[in-house]
Amino acid sequence: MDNSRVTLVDHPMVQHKLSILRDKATSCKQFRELVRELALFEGYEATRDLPLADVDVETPICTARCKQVSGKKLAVVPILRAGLGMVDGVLDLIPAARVGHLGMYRNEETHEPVPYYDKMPEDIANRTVLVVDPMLATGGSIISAVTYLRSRGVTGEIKLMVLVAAPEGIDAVLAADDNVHIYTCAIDEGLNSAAYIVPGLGDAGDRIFGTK
Ligand SMILES: O=P(O)(O)OC[C@H]1O[C@H](OP(=O)(O)OP(=O)(O)O)[C@H](O)[C@@H]1O
Ligand SMILES: O=c1cc[nH]c(=O)[nH]1
Ligand SMILES: [Mg+2]
Repeated sequence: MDNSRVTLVDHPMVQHKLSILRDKATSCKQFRELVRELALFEGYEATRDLPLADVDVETPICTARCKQVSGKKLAVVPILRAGLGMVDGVLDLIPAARVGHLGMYRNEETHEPVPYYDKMPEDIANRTVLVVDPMLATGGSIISAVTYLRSRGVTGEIKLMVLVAAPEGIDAVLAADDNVHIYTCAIDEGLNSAAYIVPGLGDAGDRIFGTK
């Protein structure tokens, strides 16, 4: 694993919230709230390297030389469905970001992603993109998302925000594209025979939307 392209968000509050997220007794309502909160905390790390520009601000006392985020505008791209649970947390941090949707689900037998929807901001090629999806298991869904974004003209680093990742999925994603950076709150042991993350937290989409 190329550690320079993976950031483990190991802040104590993040790890505490993640432990509640993993608990099978956690309610749908609380699970949804935690996914949103964790996305905000992780977004803080994922935006740490955004460029700043000097600006002069008139305070009630005098002119202050301040800094504001500059450079390319941002787009948040959730992988439906589960990625939707992270969007509002990232938008709490970056309210002006645009949102592009990518729908895909995993085929239960092959574990390959099946795309079913896409709708991007028209200027997606000119934006810094943050892909959000709570789970990085085999990596197939995120690789498909990155391939799609490249086909839409997105150049430069794509930031991939997940909450739980499997080592084999991380390796597959890093091998598929040499300009992505993965942010995750946990790197778990691996995958089971159904390609679910172990210990993981189960099916994130079902737990966010209460569909099982
Ligand atoms: O790394 P992978 O092996 O591709 O697995 C991860 C994908 O699987 C889940 O989606 P799912 O297919 O359950 O769809 P859903 O979000 O609609 O529940 C998850 O939200 C990721 O998108
Ligand atoms: O563990 C997993 C793997 C894929 N998708 C999930 O929601 N959970
Ligand atoms: Mg699911």
